[in-house]
Amino acid sequence: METKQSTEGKWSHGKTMPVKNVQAARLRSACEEWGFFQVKNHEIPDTVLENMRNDLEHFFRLPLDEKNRFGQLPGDLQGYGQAFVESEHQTLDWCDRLYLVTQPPHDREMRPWPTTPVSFRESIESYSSELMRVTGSLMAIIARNLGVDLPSDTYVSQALRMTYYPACPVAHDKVLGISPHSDISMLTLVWELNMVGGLQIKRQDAWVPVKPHPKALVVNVGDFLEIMTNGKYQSIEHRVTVNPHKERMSISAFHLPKFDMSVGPLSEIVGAELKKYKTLRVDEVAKVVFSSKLDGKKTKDYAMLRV
Ligand SMILES: O=C(O)CCC(=O)C(=O)O
Ligand SMILES: [Fe+2]
Repeated sequence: METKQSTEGKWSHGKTMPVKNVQAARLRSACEEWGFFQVKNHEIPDTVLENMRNDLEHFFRLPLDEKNRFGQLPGDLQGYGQAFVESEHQTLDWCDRLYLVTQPPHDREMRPWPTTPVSFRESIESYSSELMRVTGSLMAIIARNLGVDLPSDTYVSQALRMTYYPACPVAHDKVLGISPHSDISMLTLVWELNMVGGLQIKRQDAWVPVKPHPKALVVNVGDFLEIMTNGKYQSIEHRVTVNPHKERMSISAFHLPKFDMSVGPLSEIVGAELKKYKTLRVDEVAKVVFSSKLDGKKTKDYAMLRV
């Protein structure tokens, strides 16, 4: 289903398509025109999704002390952490998060991986592998559409950001679930796992709500894909609003190039045009972006990725 709506309060489904047999042409127009689409998740076994949902809900409901056993350490990005207040004037991000580097396996640091509930690590592992597989299929089609040979190095890293947005009864314009930003990734696959809305994408200067779909994952084009395509595909700016009555949970799976790789516009795509972006190491960019509050800035502008 495709609906284009750009007024507050209406829902957009963007483009929803099955992963198997994704039509290359539909994927191309979704990437070129929207920077956003939805893929059906029916290829991911129900048990993998159910286990992940149950364990994550269980984890977020644990007492704070228990969650803090897996808390972020100073200077580290991984683990459980709460949004914090830097100044009275900032827009608050109304959420708790668990952030973990999940792929490739040898890049994992296990300390912040929760052991309560006991099955959680296994659930994360299975969910992570399934999403890698789906991302691999999507990237293969994207590469074909672009007519480039994308080495698999460009999407071997994965990090999961699991977010809990409590209901916010005093919702006003100073509170957002997540401030506007674009993702520093090739593709981000978002699962709105308890079916509560709040995610909005920016399209033609308007915020368009994305309706959670029980059988779909939201896919965002990220900044690295924009950079590699020299702007042919644009990353999508998005934000999350708070809900006065309902809590919300989501998992964002960021797929990135290998951390020690340098990424810049691909010469096959740039051709005779001017390069619009710098070539930078992935881990350097990720460090700047993940350790800072973006607060309304597009990541690629923030990280000064433009030439
Ligand atoms: O919660 C969501 O739907 C999206 C979260 C998000 O944009 C992010 O984690 O980067
Ligand atoms: Fe995001």
